Amino acid sequence: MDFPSVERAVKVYRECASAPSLSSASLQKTGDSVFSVHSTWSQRDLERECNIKYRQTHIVTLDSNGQIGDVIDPGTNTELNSEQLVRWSPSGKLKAVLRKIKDKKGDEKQYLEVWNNIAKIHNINLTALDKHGKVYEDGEFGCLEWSSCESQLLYVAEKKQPKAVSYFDKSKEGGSEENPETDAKKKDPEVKGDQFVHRQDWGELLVGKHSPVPCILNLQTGQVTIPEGLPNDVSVGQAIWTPDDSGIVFTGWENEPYRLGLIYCRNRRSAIYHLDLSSQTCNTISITGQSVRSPVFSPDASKLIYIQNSCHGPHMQCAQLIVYHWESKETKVTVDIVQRPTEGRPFPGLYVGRFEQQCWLDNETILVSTAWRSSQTIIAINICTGEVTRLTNGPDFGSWMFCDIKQRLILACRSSPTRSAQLVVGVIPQEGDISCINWKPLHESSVILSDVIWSVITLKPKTEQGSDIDFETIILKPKANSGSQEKKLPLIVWAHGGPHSVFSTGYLLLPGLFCQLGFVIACVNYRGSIGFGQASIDSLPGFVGTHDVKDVQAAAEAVIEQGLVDRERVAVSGGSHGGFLSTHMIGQYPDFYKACITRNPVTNLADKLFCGDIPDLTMTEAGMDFDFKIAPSAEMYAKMFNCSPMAHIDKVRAPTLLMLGSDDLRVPPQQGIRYHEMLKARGVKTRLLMYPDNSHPINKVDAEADCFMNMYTWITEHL
Ligand SMILES: CSCC[C@H](NC(C)=O)C(=O)N[C@@H](C)C(=O)N[C@@H](CO)C(=O)O
Repeated sequence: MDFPSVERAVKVYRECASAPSLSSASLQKTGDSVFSVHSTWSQRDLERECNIKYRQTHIVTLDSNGQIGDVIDPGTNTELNSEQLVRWSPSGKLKAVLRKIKDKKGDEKQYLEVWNNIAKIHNINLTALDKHGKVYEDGEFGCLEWSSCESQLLYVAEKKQPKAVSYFDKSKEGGSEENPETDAKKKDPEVKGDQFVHRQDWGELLVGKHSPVPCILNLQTGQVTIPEGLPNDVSVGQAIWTPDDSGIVFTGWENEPYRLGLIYCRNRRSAIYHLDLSSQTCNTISITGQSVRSPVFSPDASKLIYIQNSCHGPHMQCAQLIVYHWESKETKVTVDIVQRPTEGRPFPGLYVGRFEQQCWLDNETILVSTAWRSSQTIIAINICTGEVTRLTNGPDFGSWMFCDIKQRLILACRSSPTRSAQLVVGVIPQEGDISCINWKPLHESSVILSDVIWSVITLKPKTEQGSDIDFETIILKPKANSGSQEKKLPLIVWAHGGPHSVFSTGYLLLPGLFCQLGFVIACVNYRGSIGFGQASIDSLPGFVGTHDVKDVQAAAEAVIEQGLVDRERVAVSGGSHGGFLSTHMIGQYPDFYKACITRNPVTNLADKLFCGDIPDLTMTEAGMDFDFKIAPSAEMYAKMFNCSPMAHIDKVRAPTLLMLGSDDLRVPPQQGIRYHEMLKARGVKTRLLMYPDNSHPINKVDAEADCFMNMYTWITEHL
């Protein structure tokens, strides 16, 4: 087949990869019926080979009826690469900024700044204060919270460790003759012999993050204090003030007996704590033996909500919404786990990482984004009744992310497989159906794939077990060819990772790129994906390598049956568990797939058990209960090997391209290297690309672009 040229592929990549992705967006009331929208975006810069960050501001006015009036784009795009966290104060008059700057010697320093509407009014060099290590800015632990009196800032940072010195460091022998006592007092505590003690961190994408503690900056004094009374052996994150600033509430993850990788894993044992700053007493609010996260107070401070799910089993699960009445301490499950959604009760349950801090429409209603089958949608939850109302469900945009709410003005971000991110505002009706929102865009999507159409098909599994659980596939096809029969197109079948994650009908860069270049794409949300009920998730552990494989195959055959695709030119792709599946497909259906492209694939669960940062996933997905002291039996190893792609290596014929991140702690590169070597030893065509300084996602701008071009040339060479 004459595929588009490499030059065309480069051009298409430059266009599609230029789409900015939203990092954060907030509303500020700047006058009667006047609001400013501040949004922070991340965009690939292929020339500078980095992701640039920039801020955009829009002005939104409400008319006399309280509906959206004007939307003004002052065109103020400002690049801001040193900002790590930004948080507006409750009054909206001040803005706190955590900034990372390299000094003249190239050393990184972190500053906490406070700006008013005229200038910077506070500037604290946190590094120089030396009260703690690096401030956390990540999505798991990070936080930056104003006290209600706007005189203090709360954040989390690495706990300061005693200085480790050598037994043989002469400068440490005894104090000075003049003042042996004062010298000893003046210095920070030092420990001999600890220079090389292994300090375990929280794994993939959280390297060097060991023991975060809450830190309080007093803006009047410029001093930072670490509260006393913290629980031992707990990593603190997501800290917020109690409504009267008398204490803090935070999520604490257990460090013992050892940490397991935290990112992409919402099943780590944790608790919600309340620390009273004056009495230094710390109590747990949540029940023990769970995985909890994202504490948020109601506007009237009467209620605290947080998310809860089991700390055993799958890494992503359907969660509960818990309401904790602050005064009475009464705790209530206000939204429970959904096992099987039905036509009558289609709500599939809650699949939420963290609430937005401003998620309250009023003291009884919260707004949250959650997976709803193959869509990301915004729902309103009445936390007294548990009633769920879906606010977004139109045919044009499949992915909606809630950003902020002020009074009844809601800010959201939406996209689809053919349209990149677009900020929209709307007014939630005071009366009647709150889902009747007239959304108004603040700008046009920067990328619109006008020659691609997308759809979602629902499939019933063919296997006897779990057959009452359906699954979905997102299909992208070139518009030019959508109805015609004369030219059959090549197909790429894509499996997502996780395995408990999901393809959402939002902007999908790689599928959109390949569709632009003449391929039909099938993104398979196989059984076990989130957003379809807990029963679907629970149906996969113990059946990885069979149920997920059969669902991917069923999706491929369903697309072929639609008549658009040349069944002799089918390729398979996927990363991580998606790589597990793509290497399974070429082993179990060796004549069906003519090429395989895979990123950081899991190829041997048995081998993976003792490498990588989440050994528990290996056992869970192989259908075994994980225990921190586990020493697997020979039978357990056999079971993990037999459900792995390596068990099918002798049948593989498809030319296979592997792309590995050298720093990947989630799926260590050895998994891909060994699979590559096994193929070479069997004379199967294979190519391995190793990306230095890249980890599990391989998302450094140069590496990502190189991956795409190698994927394109590999597939076009072999289809
Ligand atoms: C033993 S690691 C199993 C694979 C891994 N699972 C977790 C819980 O990390 C995995 O599949 N990770 C996915 C989050 C993943 O990489 N998914 C994406 C890429 O980010 C994908 O390509 O689907």
